[in-house]
Amino acid sequence: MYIADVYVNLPVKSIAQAYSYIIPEDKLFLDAGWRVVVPFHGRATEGFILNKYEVESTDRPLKKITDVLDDEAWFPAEIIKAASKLATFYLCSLAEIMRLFMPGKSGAKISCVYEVNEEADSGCYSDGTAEKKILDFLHEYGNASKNKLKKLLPDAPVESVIEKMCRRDEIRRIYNVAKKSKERFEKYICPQIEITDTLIQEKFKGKPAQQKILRLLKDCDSVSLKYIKDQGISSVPLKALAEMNCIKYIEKRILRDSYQDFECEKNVKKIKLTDTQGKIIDSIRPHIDSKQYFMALLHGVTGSGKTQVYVELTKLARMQGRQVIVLVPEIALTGQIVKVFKQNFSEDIVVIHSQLSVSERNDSFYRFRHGQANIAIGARSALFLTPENLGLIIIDEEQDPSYKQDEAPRYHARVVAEMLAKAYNCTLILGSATPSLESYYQTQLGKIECFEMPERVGNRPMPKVYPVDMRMELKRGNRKILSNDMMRLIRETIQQGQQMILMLNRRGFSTFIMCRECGHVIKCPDCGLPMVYHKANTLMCHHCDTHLHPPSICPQCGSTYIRYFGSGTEKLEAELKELVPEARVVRLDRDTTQRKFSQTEILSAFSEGKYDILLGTQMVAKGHDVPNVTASGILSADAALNLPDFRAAERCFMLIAQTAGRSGRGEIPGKVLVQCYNPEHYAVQYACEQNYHAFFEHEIEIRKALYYPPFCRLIKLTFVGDTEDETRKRAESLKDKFVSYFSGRAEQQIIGPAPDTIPVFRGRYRYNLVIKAGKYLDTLQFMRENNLHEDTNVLIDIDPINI
Ligand SMILES: Nc1ncnc2c1ncn2[C@@H]1O[C@H](COP(=O)(O)OP(=O)(O)OP(=O)(O)O)[C@@H](O)[C@H]1O
Ligand SMILES: [Zn+2]
Repeated sequence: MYIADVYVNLPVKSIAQAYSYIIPEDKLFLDAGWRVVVPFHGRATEGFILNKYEVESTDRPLKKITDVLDDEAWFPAEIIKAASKLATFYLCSLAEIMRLFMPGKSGAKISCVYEVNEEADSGCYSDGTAEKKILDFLHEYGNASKNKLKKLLPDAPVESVIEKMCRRDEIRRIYNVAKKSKERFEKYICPQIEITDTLIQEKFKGKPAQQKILRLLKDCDSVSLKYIKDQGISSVPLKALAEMNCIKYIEKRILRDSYQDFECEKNVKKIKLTDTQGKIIDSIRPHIDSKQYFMALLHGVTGSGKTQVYVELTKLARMQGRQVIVLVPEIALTGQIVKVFKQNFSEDIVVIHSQLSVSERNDSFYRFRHGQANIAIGARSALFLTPENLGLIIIDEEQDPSYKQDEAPRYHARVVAEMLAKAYNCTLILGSATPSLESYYQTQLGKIECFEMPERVGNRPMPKVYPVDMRMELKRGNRKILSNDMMRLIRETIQQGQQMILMLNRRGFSTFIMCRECGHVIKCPDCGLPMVYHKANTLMCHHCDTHLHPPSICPQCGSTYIRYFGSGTEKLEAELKELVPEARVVRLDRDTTQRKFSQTEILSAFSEGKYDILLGTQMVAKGHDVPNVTASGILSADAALNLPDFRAAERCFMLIAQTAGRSGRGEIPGKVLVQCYNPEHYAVQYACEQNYHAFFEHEIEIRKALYYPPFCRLIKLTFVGDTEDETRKRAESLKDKFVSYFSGRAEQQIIGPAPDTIPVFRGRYRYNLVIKAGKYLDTLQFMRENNLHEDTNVLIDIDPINI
């Protein structure tokens, strides 16, 4: 007999293990990777098979697998291997990781109804009892759900009555398993005989409609019914042909792809690779051909032509018949790369974006799984496809924070990609103009190879970047968001018919609201963060999206001296309209891009020259390539420096360098102004020089001195509890254990406990401990021994983005 070890698809920390089930005789085809339905704690539950083995007999009281979800194994062996490693690394249950590889987190919708067991003796209930009413109802209607029975007997304890009757076997639970994704099929006809011209003319003489159908079918395998109907042919001749067995009806699965509307011109000009591009491709080619794991970082300045390198590497992998995943931070913002890939590979692409429905996602999975499309482009979720034969993963803008998922499991796409690349024996390429300190440090240690692209394509100069000291501006009496120099640059650029990008990394109008009388700041009732004023006369919490009406008097002291401070993109837009009314301005931030594809629309309108200025949050800083953009402006460039975060300088540097890099990509050199209060800060200075290496050398010394990543790994543990005291004490107690466990080991440190940035969320207190782990494996061991992986009141964040 065959046994399968099955992981149930419930992200519950306490059941993080596999359970054994018997594979029934009629389902012996089942194997590792299949999705099945199993009885689990009295319920039908979805699960996946980890492995299968044969035994002579078993005296364990094992249950049987009851149902199968798909026509094939959902998870290839490589995915199971990578997922197991990830579960260990992120200290979470395997189910949590495996769920990432299923659109909608599960494959089945399981519902339960009750039926009478006709063989049982249930004649003992007298009229009027709940039991009797339930039996009568089930007899009359065949079956009913629990909810229906509750409606039937609103005053009875239906739940416990049903429970009792099930135990006595008087009624039974019947589970209905429905697949979650609605696959769509279209009807086709295909020929069952060999169709020749003579056959059409002789045998079907005098039957023009049938002749027409046969002519359509003569040179192809199948024709859709819809097409036949569009030709004005009715169903009568079709029926006649089917009855004569000349044709048969079949169904084909239709695969939806809502990105297909974004087709673009196919006839691209042939690109001659630059020397640098050619050399890099030649160096990576043997690794792709060798089908061994290989990882490299492509460090190329903005506009150095990294995209073309990605395209060439993709061609190499495709020549080997292998599949490719290309990750970008946000698909709509990096439409550029999709466009270039579509031009090169047209039909071979699936685009995975956040606005796909579960069914569309399932269709994309299916196409990629079956090699109908072999290149997937998307945000981090595109990593969770289930390819047969993956040969290359590319992560563009690898430093982007959107690669970190901020809900459990809190994975980083770079880590997942590395595990997948190892499992599939494939090549992993990280690309960026401003790599994360972590990745660049790895290249310095020689752990991953580094390829440099120090110059722009065609020897175009890097833009000239100048800081503008806003303290001087204030002294001169200018209290506006835009400095005089910035105003001049805007006017000059527009007059010359060129375009400009303005970045202010805060959305909304005013960034906080304070009472001048008592100093009270209006905060979100849910998470305690300051509310941001938006022009539509609402206050919004940017953390949890709570909306409020702005108060006209201070809720604390009743005074009317309520003032609005700080500036966001809405205010900048208003100021621009007032100061430069002739400019055509378009704003790009979360608020202007709620609708499906609106980001793409704004960006294409801008690149077609319908606007002079694109202003927005960091969204305007990502990979856009518009040759007519000759100037960029960065406002409050160093605001990020004031945040209490060890990555503040790195973020500030990257934001300036990336935004600056959007300008001067065409014939005309770019000019960039950086408004800030700290022009002497090294992050601002090196960003203005666009000197990544100098910034890296400076920053890495600081990280080393303060013992921060990449010299250690951070782990944030958030303790959640009902009272402040109890929550803090739990954190303190774990800290004590940590200190004694690692007594005297300098490379294992722990900070805290301290209240979270959001100290109370939805009524629950939050305290953080931050571990600085020099030896991650030892720390994992410590966390496991203290059962943190099973504790639902501790949130674990490995490599947190914010601490
Ligand atoms: N070999 C080449 N010959 C001519 N033009 C090229 C070549 N390679 C790339 N380009 C062009 O150079 C421009 C910049 O390339 P690309 O957008 O790939 O830069 P990038 O390195 O990705 O920059 P960023 O980091 O700013 O996104 C593009 O317009 C691209 O078409
Ligand atoms: Zn909130």
